[in-house]
Amino acid sequence: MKILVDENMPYAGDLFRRLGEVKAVPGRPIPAAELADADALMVRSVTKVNEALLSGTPIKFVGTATAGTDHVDEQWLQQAGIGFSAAPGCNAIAVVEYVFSSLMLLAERDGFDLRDRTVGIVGVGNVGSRLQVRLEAWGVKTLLCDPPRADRGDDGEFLPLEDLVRDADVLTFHTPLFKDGPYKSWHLADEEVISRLKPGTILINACRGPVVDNAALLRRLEAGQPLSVILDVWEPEPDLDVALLEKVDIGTAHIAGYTLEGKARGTTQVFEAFSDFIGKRQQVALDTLLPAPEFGRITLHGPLDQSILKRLIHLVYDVRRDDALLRKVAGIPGEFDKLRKNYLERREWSSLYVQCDDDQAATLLQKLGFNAVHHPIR
Ligand SMILES: NC(=O)C1=CN([C@@H]2O[C@H](COP(=O)(O)OP(=O)(O)OC[C@H]3O[C@@H](n4cnc5c(N)ncnc54)[C@H](O)[C@@H]3O)[C@@H](O)[C@H]2O)C=CC1
Ligand SMILES: O=C(O)C(=O)[C@H](O)COP(=O)(O)O
Repeated sequence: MKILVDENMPYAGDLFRRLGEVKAVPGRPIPAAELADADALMVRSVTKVNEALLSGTPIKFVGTATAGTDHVDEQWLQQAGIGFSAAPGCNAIAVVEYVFSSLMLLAERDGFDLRDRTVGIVGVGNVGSRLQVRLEAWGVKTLLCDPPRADRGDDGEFLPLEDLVRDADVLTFHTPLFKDGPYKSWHLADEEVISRLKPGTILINACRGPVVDNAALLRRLEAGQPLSVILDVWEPEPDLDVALLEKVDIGTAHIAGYTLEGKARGTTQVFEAFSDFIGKRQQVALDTLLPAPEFGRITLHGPLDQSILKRLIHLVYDVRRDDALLRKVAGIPGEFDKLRKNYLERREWSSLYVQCDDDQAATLLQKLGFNAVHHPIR
């Protein structure tokens, strides 16, 4: 059995080799000749998976090691009898930590306490709900918008987008990209929505570029609308508008989900799904794959305040490094994808063991996702 895997899928070789012959290939585009004799295809978000790619090939299963699935024509796969699995939630923690890293940066730069701000979360799924939990653990008020969940009658107070636009100081988007249908999210933040944002609002898009109308956003910023903007995703990718990048406060190359843990979870989730599909069910413990982190252990004296939390967060991951890397190469063909391919190792907060002599600091850090313990420190 021949299994094609995207070359940007850590641990894929080691895992899929247990099931067959593995060939690592570029994802944008997948070399058509490799598909001619392959049985399974494991992709990332850069590969459009549809009839044009797979018709006439022997592919029987497609896995995407991503949360988003807008690059996959699931309906066609189903009618073609091709098995499919995504990796829901695999990188949700990474995106949450990206958002925190960015907000802590702006809080320090602009001199505000995040706990005095209200954060509007649009899309309260794997990312949005984890973001809500961590923000609330830190004492930040959140407002939630998720029409599909509201329509399903899920617990929680779900508000219309207009309410978040009116009342939130931070508006952060975490929806899938739906180009049409009842929950269309294409240009959810269109020119009208953007123009209604309060002065000083922080606008974040870490889901899919076209959820925010990039041309309209640039027009509003050029017209002097006072916003802070954090964009991890762009319309279009990889050829983002450099003029927009120059106007945003933080701009990165679609890497919000790129922790080692997030990528490893993505790979293991599709590996487990494929092993199940072929009737050779296998499970993988994530910690058997991951190396020791660069910073493994730290001691913290006294209580936790925003400045200390900011330093802890940025010890594990400081978004400025990715912002600087993108600004250096933006506009040069091929460089956006190169940044993503050669992404520097990044870990999740849980990789940092924090020994605290303050009981409350330890409890709070645990709630925020650090591996914290309360222990007297000599
Ligand atoms: N920048 C990056 O590296 C990453 C980006 N993503 C993107 O973020 C999206 C969200 O990720 P997850 O939370 O894991 O997905 P998820 O599927 O768990 O949650 C999405 C939520 O959005 C809600 N939703 C759908 N349409 C909506 C609309 N029109 N308005 C408001 N809410 C709506 C859904 O009901 C659901 O609760 C993914 O679909 C993916 O496109 C995900 C991971 C990494
Ligand atoms: O999981 C998703 O959805 C994402 O957006 C991924 O983080 C994107 O990573 P690639 O699949 O494009 O490497």
